[in-house]
Amino acid sequence: LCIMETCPSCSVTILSDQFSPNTTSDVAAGMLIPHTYPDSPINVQKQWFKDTFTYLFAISNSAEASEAGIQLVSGWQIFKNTPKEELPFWSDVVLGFRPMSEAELQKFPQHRFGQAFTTLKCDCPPYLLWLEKRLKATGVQMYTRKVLDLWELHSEYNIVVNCAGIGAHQLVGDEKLFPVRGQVLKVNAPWVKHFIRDGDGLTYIYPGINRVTLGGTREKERWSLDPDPSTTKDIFDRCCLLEPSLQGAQDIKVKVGLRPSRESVRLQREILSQGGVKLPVVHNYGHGAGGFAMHRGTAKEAARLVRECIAALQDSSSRAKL
Ligand SMILES: Cc1cc2nc3c(=O)[nH]c(=O)nc-3n(C[C@H](O)[C@H](O)[C@H](O)COP(=O)(O)OP(=O)(O)OC[C@H]3O[C@@H](n4cnc5c(N)ncnc54)[C@H](O)[C@@H]3O)c2cc1C
Ligand SMILES: O=C([O-])CC(=O)C(=O)O
Repeated sequence: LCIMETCPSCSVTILSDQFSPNTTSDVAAGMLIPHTYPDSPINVQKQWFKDTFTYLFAISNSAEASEAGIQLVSGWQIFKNTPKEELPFWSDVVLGFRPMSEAELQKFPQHRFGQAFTTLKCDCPPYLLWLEKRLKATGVQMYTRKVLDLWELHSEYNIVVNCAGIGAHQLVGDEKLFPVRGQVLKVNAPWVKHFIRDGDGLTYIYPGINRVTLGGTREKERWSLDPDPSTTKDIFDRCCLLEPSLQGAQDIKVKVGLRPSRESVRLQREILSQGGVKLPVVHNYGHGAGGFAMHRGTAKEAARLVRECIAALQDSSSRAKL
């Protein structure tokens, strides 16, 4: 979508071996609470988050909000001990960030410190469908196809944008990319309106427009997509400790996804070349646990890189004509 917005004369085709609802993005909780990428400058991460927050905030304030699955949600991030960083880099992007009051903390006897704020949440499958609808309306073609090697696309396309998520491990052999397996439960508990996140990042309760997401797990380098029943019970018990009313939750569905993790998002241009033929590639993958929190900001940057590739192609073709 960002490419179509920045370069409306481009013709864009999406190739993917899986579409919604069978992607990692369909599993995500879709909360806008950033995770830090150790190897990306904080000011850059803050800009990606700001761009994403601003974009989704506008949707949440529009009549599209419910179809797009976007809503504002208020709640608490709680800590057993005061964290080193009391003011995270994103604290002035979310709304109304403040320390929790004593009265709020009384709800969590095992925790001593907390942050209260309002952020945005995407219900991921409806949001992905909403994006797909907008893509189709701009004339973008979508085909189911597994790409084995980016080079196989050189005779059909001028520029390739690689957004393969964890699939980039195989597609471009990126050894720096690894899965962090996550299991979550999607439950019916419409009385839960506030989010609760344990600051250790393991346990969270995120109410969305339709369902509440209960999490979670972080298992580095584990590739299995099979739900683990003992983990399901463990997640449920941990969440009930924080919000005992969840004992009454109904219709529990279990989902597993592989976070495409890296020390930094790979957001860069590369020129592939074989026998004098060149194929410009823009990589945009490796969003780890923050693909929703950062998606619009990183997509805007990827679209800017595509524009640079177009300018370079135009430049070399006009030189060839001289
Ligand atoms: C349990 C869990 C909870 C999460 N919660 C949050 C959260 O609250 N907030 C947040 O910001 N993030 C969250 N995330 C992280 C988020 O899900 C990811 O960062 C994001 O989904 C990555 O998006 P992506 O588009 O890069 O990858 P994907 O959604 O995996 O999309 C990649 C696409 O590329 C296709 N593809 C891959 N390889 C090929 C190939 N060779 N040929 C053709 N097509 C290919 C795939 O089929 C897929 O359609 C969570 C993740 C998990 C697992
Ligand atoms: O940590 C969270 O709050 C949710 C999330 O992004 C994940 O599980 O990856």
